[in-house]
Amino acid sequence: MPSAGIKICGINTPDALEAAIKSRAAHIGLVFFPRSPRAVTPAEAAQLSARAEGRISRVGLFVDASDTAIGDAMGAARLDALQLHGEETPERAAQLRARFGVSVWKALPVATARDVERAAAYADAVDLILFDAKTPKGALPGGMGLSFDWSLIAHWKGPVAWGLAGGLDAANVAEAIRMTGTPLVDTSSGVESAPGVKDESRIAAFCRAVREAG
Ligand SMILES: O=C(O)c1ccccc1NCC(=O)[C@H](O)[C@H](O)COP(=O)(O)O
Repeated sequence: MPSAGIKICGINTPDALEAAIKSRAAHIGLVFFPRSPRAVTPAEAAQLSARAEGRISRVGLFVDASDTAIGDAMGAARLDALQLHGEETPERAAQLRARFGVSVWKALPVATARDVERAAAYADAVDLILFDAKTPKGALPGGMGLSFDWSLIAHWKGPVAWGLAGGLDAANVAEAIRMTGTPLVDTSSGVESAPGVKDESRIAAFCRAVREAG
């Protein structure tokens, strides 16, 4: 079995970007959500994106954003994919995919089996479902270092590509892959030394752990 693909989310400095590339991650996440400690402006994203071009895929993360906000980010950062991390419906996801012509990922917050079942409704509207932990009301909708019961998505055989996020770090990612068989893992706070501060050695250790998991 090939090792799981890796996305390092919340990249906000050139050093963190280079660490993700050096460790052979497949994707970086650029967070366009002002409340996040990892948020980048379109101008900052443009610089990071230019440096990343052709070296790693760039996923822009949005929370119930307007077409204008997404268009500004797309124009600045030439994103390869949009990750929708709010309450976006399948119809909204399909509309964004048609409008911007890039892959669309939908993050689904999971606490129960019913949350996992929601994925089916997005099958025709998105390119990938990212199962992530449900966060407390009023908190950030992601990037909180919280995990969920991985048995809920163990060897998920849904109608669309998928990945796992939420509380993953170098110490637990091998177990997460073993339990779920996920083809993609996504981490943010698990490779930070403080909220919003990526740690190059933790990025390297995470990617190494994913590859060692096989
Ligand atoms: O990272 C953020 O600050 C963020 C803010 C708002 C919505 C989503 C956010 N992150 C989404 C991600 O893709 C994270 O990688 C994912 O939630 C996992 O985060 P973590 O549990 O910290 O690894």
